[in-house]
Amino acid sequence: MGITEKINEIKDEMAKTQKNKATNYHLGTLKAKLAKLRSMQTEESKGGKGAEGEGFEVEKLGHARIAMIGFPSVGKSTMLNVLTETESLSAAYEFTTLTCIPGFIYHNEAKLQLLDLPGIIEGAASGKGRGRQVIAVGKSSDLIMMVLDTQKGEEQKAKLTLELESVGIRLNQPKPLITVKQTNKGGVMINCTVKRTKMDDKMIKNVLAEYKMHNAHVVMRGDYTVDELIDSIEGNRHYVKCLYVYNKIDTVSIEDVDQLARLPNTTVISSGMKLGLELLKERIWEMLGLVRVYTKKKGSQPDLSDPLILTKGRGGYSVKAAIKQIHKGLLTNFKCAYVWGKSAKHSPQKVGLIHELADEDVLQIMKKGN
Ligand SMILES: Nc1nc2c(ncn2[C@@H]2O[C@H](COP(=O)(O)OP(=O)(O)OP(=O)(O)O)[C@@H](O)[C@H]2O)c(=O)[nH]1
Ligand SMILES: [K+]
Ligand SMILES: [Mg+2]
Repeated sequence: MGITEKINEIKDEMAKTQKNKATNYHLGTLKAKLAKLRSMQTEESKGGKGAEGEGFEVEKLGHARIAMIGFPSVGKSTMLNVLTETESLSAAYEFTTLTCIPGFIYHNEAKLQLLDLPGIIEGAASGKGRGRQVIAVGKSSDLIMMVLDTQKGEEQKAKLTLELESVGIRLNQPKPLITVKQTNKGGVMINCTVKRTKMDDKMIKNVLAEYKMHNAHVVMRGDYTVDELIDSIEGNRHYVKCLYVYNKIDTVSIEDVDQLARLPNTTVISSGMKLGLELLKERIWEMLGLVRVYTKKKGSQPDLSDPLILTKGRGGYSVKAAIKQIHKGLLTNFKCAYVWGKSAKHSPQKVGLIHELADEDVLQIMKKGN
């Protein structure tokens, strides 16, 4: 039996098993078995196709990367056309877009790479169509925009989420603070810093046993689920922010639009009618968590036209990260810095390299010897 058949067999068994206290442990073990098989499947596909199976080889440019993922004909290419200078063919038939097409959104002096991608379908993750490649691009992005068709039901969101989850992408979830260290003897030791309500000792031991870990030290800094435990053991998960974008709001009633707009991490637009695009860019900015820092020289006004753009993923928000962007050599001559703005306790605040800057701060760097 191949891996895919084994996966389907376990999925069937999980679907058949009623959720209750008695079956809980069995379900936990099945989840671990499924995770193991999926890892094997991912490894297998890597070995078979090599690097070409991974994404579309589009260079990462700009301050952040945003990938549009959605079913066919939800309006991804139309969005690229109205948000960037780049043209991507849009049409009423499915699978109009066959490759990855990058464009740039310019917002708040930052340059954001927006990727138009082929539509994906159910089963994309297990190798149907270009789905695998599309999903690989999702992993390399700072933000996934899940593009949804307002006319279609809520299940499109659940289906896409499942596809992404099955290859290890976790949307809008914090990385669980769990460590599992294998030991030589002493059985499974569990320490948890908070009251556990979602997993008992037996559940944890069952899952570890599935990974042949009979002696281990587990430390959990939160009340985590069995899925989060498995994620920690498997490793290699991608924790990515996701903005849900409902497109084609021109096709439904105001009441329906209003309801959708209230959902968390959600924004509503019509690319066709160019509605909601400014708000969309604001939401993208918020979720990317980019920080603009204006630099100034002693005795002059800050330069407001050309800020440094700091990102959480690529270097962080520290004064050190800001200086590195200006010129690495500056670090050796660094004496101190003055900061005006939201991150400063008083204005200006004298700070060192580890000070964390906030959006729209002004930074003045003092060099040794002056
Ligand atoms: N009514 C309406 N139609 C739209 C809107 N945005 C896109 N469309 C239409 O939806 C159809 C599909 O648009 P595309 O931009 O090609 O969709 P896509 O998601 O890129 O499709 P694939 O590349 O095939 O996956 C086209 O006929 C568009 O004109 C919108 O906001 N409102
Ligand atoms: K289309
Ligand atoms: Mg398209």
